[in-house]
Order: sequence, then C-alpha cells, then structure tokens
Amino acid sequence: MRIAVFRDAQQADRIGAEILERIVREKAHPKLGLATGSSPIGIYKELVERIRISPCSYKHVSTYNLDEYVGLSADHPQSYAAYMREHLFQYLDMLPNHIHIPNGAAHSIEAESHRYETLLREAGRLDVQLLGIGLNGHIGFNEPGNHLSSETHIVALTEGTRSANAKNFPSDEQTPRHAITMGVGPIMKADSVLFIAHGEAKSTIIQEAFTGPVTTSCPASLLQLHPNVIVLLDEDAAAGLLNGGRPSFRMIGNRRIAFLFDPKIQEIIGENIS
Ligand SMILES: O=P(O)(O)OC[C@H]1O[C@](O)(CO)[C@@H](O)[C@@H]1O
Repeated sequence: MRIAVFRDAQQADRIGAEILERIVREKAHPKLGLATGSSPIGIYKELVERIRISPCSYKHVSTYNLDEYVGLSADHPQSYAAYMREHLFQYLDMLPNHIHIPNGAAHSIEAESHRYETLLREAGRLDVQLLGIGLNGHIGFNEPGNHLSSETHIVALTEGTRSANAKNFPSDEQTPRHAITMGVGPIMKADSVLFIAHGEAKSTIIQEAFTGPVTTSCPASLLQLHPNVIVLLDEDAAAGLLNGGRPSFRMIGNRRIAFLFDPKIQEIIGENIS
C-alpha cells in the first residue's frame, strides 16, 4: 500500500485523474471500476479537464460501478447512474453498452444482483477500482459486520450511512434504506485500487482502516491485504496517520508505507502502476 498525502484535495485529485487516464491510454480494453459519492467528484472533474485539453477516446473502455440505491431508476436525479452521467459520462464518447451500473429499479432486485455478479465474473479482473470510504469504513456499500460478501448483494444501509447520504435527498424519508453493491471480491481482485479520501471527518476511519487490524468490522481494512493500493489523501484526511509529524516513509507492521508530498509522487506511482 502506498499512501500519498497532498496539501490539498485538488492535488490529490489531479494525480488520481492522471493514473486513470494513463490506464485508459495504455490498455487495449481497459476495465475501470468506478465509484460515486462526494470523494471521486474531483477526480472526475480533473479527468474531464484533461480530456478537454488533450482529447482521448473512451470507446474502448468498459466501466463497472460499485453500487446503486435500491428503488431508484437510472433517470432518478439522485441515482448513481444520474451521478455518473452528470460528473463523467456526458463528457466521454463511451459506448453505452460498455457502461455497467446495477439497476436499482429492477423488478426483481435479487435477479439484478445475480445479473450484475455474472457480468462482473464475465468481465474478469478490473484494471483499477476507484474507491472512497464511508465514515464507518464501508467500501462500495459493503457495510461493517461479522461477514463480508465477496459477491454482489443487497445491503441494508446503516443509520450512519443513511444520515451521511441524506444530504443528497429532499428528506430523511426519501433517503434509500437499501442498496445493491458489488461485493469485496472484485475489489480485492482488481489489478490496482485507487483510493481517495478528503477532509478531517475521514481521518479517524482512515487511521483505523490502514493501521488497525484487518477486520470485517472495518471493510476498508481488507485493502491492507491487496498487493497494489494507491491511497491519495489530503492532509486533513491523513491527519490520523501523520500524527502532527512530517511526511516520511514508515514501516507499519511489515508494510512500508510512503507518506509523500506531491513533487515526487507521479514518478513513484508511474513506476508501479501497470
Ligand atoms: O465519498 P462520500 O460521499 O464520503 O461517500 C463514501 C463512500 O460511500 C459510497 O457512497 C458508497 O458506495 C461511495 O460511493 C463513497 O466512496
């Protein structure tokens, strides 16, 4: 796991966009696992800006989103499908049948879960999975518990997750109670994970996830077991890790974790991302 700490979120987002774009430009048929929520918005914005300056076709790209709210159709303004159109897809020349997001309004949500899992299996290993983290350590909508599913499943959102998401809905009542989410399997099998978090509110869970025990009570802690994770944080999100100190390389257990400011990060990531 390589953790890069940036002075501000925009610098982190720029690097995130660069990493994604490099995969898109270099791979013949890139498979991108995409995320929603507030965390990746800046990366998408930077990506769109990069494309504006230096056009890049996405016709050869396939995308697989992590999750969708149960009950919301793709044209619902708060659906993750709408979010993806708003923040990214409207700017790309992607082929519509290359875009994959669970259908939250499917007649049978169980059948939809099965369909999405089959699709992910057929797709095989993702080149990269973009990930944010919930305040309770969830990745995708894999909420903490005694068990984590490796497969796509329906999840009852915790009250904490619902109240964090309520800001995007007109009322608490209209905030969805369930979601359909990719399991942890495809995330852990992805060639690389690009993890992003901003803001002080995430600092405690980041510290727990990356320096605490690997446990289903903090789903993001599983990423400690993934061989190729790049974590992009702003200083506020990294506060728990930096502990008031200066960024440096450190050993945590037997893992060498790099705390870096921006000047060298592109080279370092460039060597390691496939
Ligand atoms: O980025 P946010 O809005 O803090 O949300 C945290 C995470 O929860 C989710 O909304 C659930 O998948 C992710 O999209 C996001 O990374």
